[in-house]
This record gives sequence, C-alpha cells and structure tokens, in this order.
Amino acid sequence: MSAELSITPQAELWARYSTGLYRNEELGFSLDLSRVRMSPSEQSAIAEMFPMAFSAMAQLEAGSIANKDEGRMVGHYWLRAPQLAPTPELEADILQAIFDVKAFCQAVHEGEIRGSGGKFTNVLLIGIGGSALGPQFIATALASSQDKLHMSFFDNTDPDGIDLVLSSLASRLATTLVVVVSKSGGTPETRNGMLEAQAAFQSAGIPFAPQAVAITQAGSKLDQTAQSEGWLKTFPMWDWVGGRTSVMSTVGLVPAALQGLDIDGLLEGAGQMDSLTRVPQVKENPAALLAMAWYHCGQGRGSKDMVLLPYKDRLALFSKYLQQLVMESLGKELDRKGQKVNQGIAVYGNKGSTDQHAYVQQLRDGLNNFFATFIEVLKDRHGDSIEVDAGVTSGDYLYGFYAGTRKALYESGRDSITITVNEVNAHSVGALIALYERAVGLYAELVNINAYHQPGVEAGKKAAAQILALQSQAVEVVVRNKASLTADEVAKLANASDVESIYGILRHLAANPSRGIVRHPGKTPAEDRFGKL
Ligand SMILES: O=P(O)(O)OC[C@H]1O[C@](O)(CO)[C@@H](O)[C@@H]1O
Repeated sequence: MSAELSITPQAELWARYSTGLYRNEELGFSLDLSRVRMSPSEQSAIAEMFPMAFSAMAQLEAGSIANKDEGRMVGHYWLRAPQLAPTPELEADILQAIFDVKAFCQAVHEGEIRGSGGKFTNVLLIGIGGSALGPQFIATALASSQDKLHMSFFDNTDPDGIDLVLSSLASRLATTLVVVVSKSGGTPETRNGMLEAQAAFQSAGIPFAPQAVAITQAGSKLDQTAQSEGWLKTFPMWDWVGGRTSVMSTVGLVPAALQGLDIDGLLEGAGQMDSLTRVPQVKENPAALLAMAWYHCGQGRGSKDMVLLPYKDRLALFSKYLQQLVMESLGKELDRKGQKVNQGIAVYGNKGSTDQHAYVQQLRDGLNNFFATFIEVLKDRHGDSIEVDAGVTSGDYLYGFYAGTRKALYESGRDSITITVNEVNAHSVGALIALYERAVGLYAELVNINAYHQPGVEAGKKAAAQILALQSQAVEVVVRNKASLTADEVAKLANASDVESIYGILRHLAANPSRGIVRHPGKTPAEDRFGKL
C-alpha cells in the first residue's frame, strides 16, 4: 500500500489537530475542533453563511437595534471597549460606572465606608438569572485566600435556602454589605430576597439602608425603593445590556471588585477575545469556529446537547452560567420571520474528572445525542505538587482523565470540542465569557433568531401570578368556613375551575403550620379536606 494511504488514524488525527488548531499565544488560548467530524465540504457549506452573520454582528456593535422585538440596541461588547459605543454619552456612562465601582469598593476596603459593626467583612448579593449567575461564576472561578470580602448569594425565593445563608452570616450582619441586583427592578424572587434580608436586619436591630446597594435601571421599582429609603449607593444598569450578558457591567463588576478581584483583567480579557472574534473570517475567528461546530453537530436545529466538561474545579459553575447564556438566547419558538422553529441548544455539565463517575458512562456508550466541550487548563496549581505515583502528580491524573475521555468518546463516534487556557485568571475568565457571548450571537444569525429577548419566561411569571391570586381566594374560602372542605368544594365556593391548583396550594400551606391551614388526609387527594388550624 502506498505511503499516503497508510496514514494511521493517529497520524491523521495529529495532522488534523496540528493544522486546524486555532491558537492565540497572547491570550494563552486555543480551540481544537479536530474531534468534530466535519468534512471540508461541510465546513465550507456552513462557512458560506458567515458573511451575513459577520455583517449583522458589525451592525450590532455599531449600535443597530439588534433586539428588534424589544426595540433595543445590544451593547455588551461596549462594556469592555467603551470607545465602540455609538455615542459619546454612552461611552462616558460606561467609563463613569467603572470609575464609580472602583472608588466605592476602595472606600469599602479601606473602611471609609463601614457597616454599623465596623469594616465590611461580607457581601450578600441578592439576584437571580443573569443578575446572579455571572457574579456567582466569577466569584467561584477567581476566589482566593486573598479575597477582601466573603461572598454569599440569595439567588432564589426558597425560604430554607435563604435561612441557610442567613445562618452563615448570623454574627456578621452588622458588617455585611447587601447588594440587590435587578435590571428590571421588579423580579419577584429578588424582591422577596430583599425583604427577607431587611427582616433579618430588622430582627438583629441593624439599620438596613446604610448597608444596602442597588444595581438596577434608573427609575425602576428597586431604584425608587433605594432612593426613598436612602440606601448607601446605587449603580446603573442600561436597557442595552441584557441580563445574560450583563456580567461585564456593574452587575458583575461591583461584586467582583468588592471581593477584591481584578476587574480590569476581566474587562481586558473579554476585550482581547472580542478583537479576535471580530475578525470576519471563520478560520481566524474562534467564536465563528465554535458556532460552526455547534451548527454542524446539531444540524442547525440543536439536535445534539452541549455537554460542558471543564477539567478544573474553579470552572464548575460555567455550565450553569452557559445554560442561561445559550438556552435563554437560542431557545426560541419563532425565528425572525415569525416561522415556528422551536430552536435551541440544551446545555449541561459540571466538571471533570468528577463527571466520569456520574454520567460519562452514557456519553461513551449510550445515546449519541450530544457533543462534548472540554475545557483544559494547563496550569495545575500555584506552587509545586507532590508525587502521587513515581513521577506522577494529581494534575497529571486530571490531564490523563481529560485526554483519555476525549479519546474514548471520539473512538465511540462522539464529537468533542476542546478549549485550552493556560490558567484560570481574570483574563481567561473574561475571555471565555466573551467567546461564548459572541458564538451565541453568531450562531443566532445562522439560524435567524433574536438572541436578545426572552418571551418565554414571561409566560411562567404570569402563571405564577395567577397561582398566587388563586391562593388568596382559596384561603379566604377555607378560613370563612367552619367545616373542612375538599379542594373541589373550595374551588366551587371560590368560583374557580382549577381544582388541582387549589389542591396544590392548600397542601403546600398545610405543610407550613404557621399559615393556619390544616389538611385532613382522605384516601385520595380528591378526598383530602382542608380547614382552619
Ligand atoms: O435582572 P432582573 O431584571 O431581575 O432579571 C433577572 C433575570 O430574569 C430574566 O429576565 C428572565 O429569566 C433574565 O433574562 C434575567 O437575567
């Protein structure tokens, strides 16, 4: 057999890897698509769609109304390149906000701004979705023993979860700075968290307002509350920054700076990646390469899930962060022509090698309905490692498990992407965030959807409001009646048809004695009776 036909798979893969690897030495970043089975003709076919995507992205950065459904610009790239903002006023606003964040946090760190108990020791951030996920991801990814303030989060309206955080803050409330984050200023979960925090401060006899910061749009309900109650500080959010792309705005910069993290590094890393992903050639643009691989793997319909496997504990929250960034951006019913497409890419993952002892079994041998994205971090740790075997460290094992899993998946016909960074630091975290923000934006152009609105979440919010309205009707009926009633009887007396919702509401209330409702179990839910406690 002639030499050129005797290429072994390893030699062929090595050739594919080394010729196709996208690398940027300055950022210490590389992107490997060699384990995505995509022929040159398939790549060319997808690449033909990119000039339109690059042009749309350029218009977006120039200030077009890229979010047509909400009539808004999409300006998260300007947060790390203010000079790109479409007006001098916006540029000035961005620069002023960064200046104010630094000045405020310096005053907190130096004790010029203090709590009733002295210098601040803790931050309690209250937010949800993009108003919490970005701050949580960065706080975890960049945490160190040098942190200036300890970070805690309310990111849900779960009383038990709130109690758990409050108990960890117990003796330190007097030196805890509360940062309430809500772009709309009206998200119920965040409002509830704020009220719970205020109640905790009140029962501890600590004034809340002097230790409270709001990050929200001017004029929002939260802004009005902060102004009327005389909170310590407010920072602006702008309508041209979406919640899931807000981490480089005050939403992420305030908590990161309070923690003592390098916010300039975050912004610089993101800005450097933005420059790379602005290049209008697919092969020279890491975000375009990523979007092309997503499109190929899922045939432009998200038919395969994106499994995130960072082999670094610090990056464990990245998959949760990307779930919102990717799925709230791409998970849409209609495309921009109004056609029903039910688009999206499902995202899940945690970290390697941990996940090899959880679901990698199915990835290797089960349903081939995914593509993996490995994130390899070259630097093992600060300082030296012990040897766990002769000449082998735990970091060698982590590398071996990554490389082995990548090989095992490829050999069983599963595609994977590998992103490699030298180490996890503010620059590389900023760059990773920016990479995915751009890849989502470019991919959305390929499938012609608006990546910047979220109509689907409004449905859930409206339904929740209906349930709460039903609750007050049901309670009023139960309290008014001496005899206990079945859910069906309550529904009839409340002129409500949704018996099951009434049952669920009353069963939940009865499980929490302080609510004054008791459940007398019958043989079936229909026979359960509810009365006053
Ligand atoms: O910052 P807000 O307005 O409280 O919204 C929180 C989150 O809720 C959503 O609006 C809907 O999930 C997200 O887009 C956003 O990040």
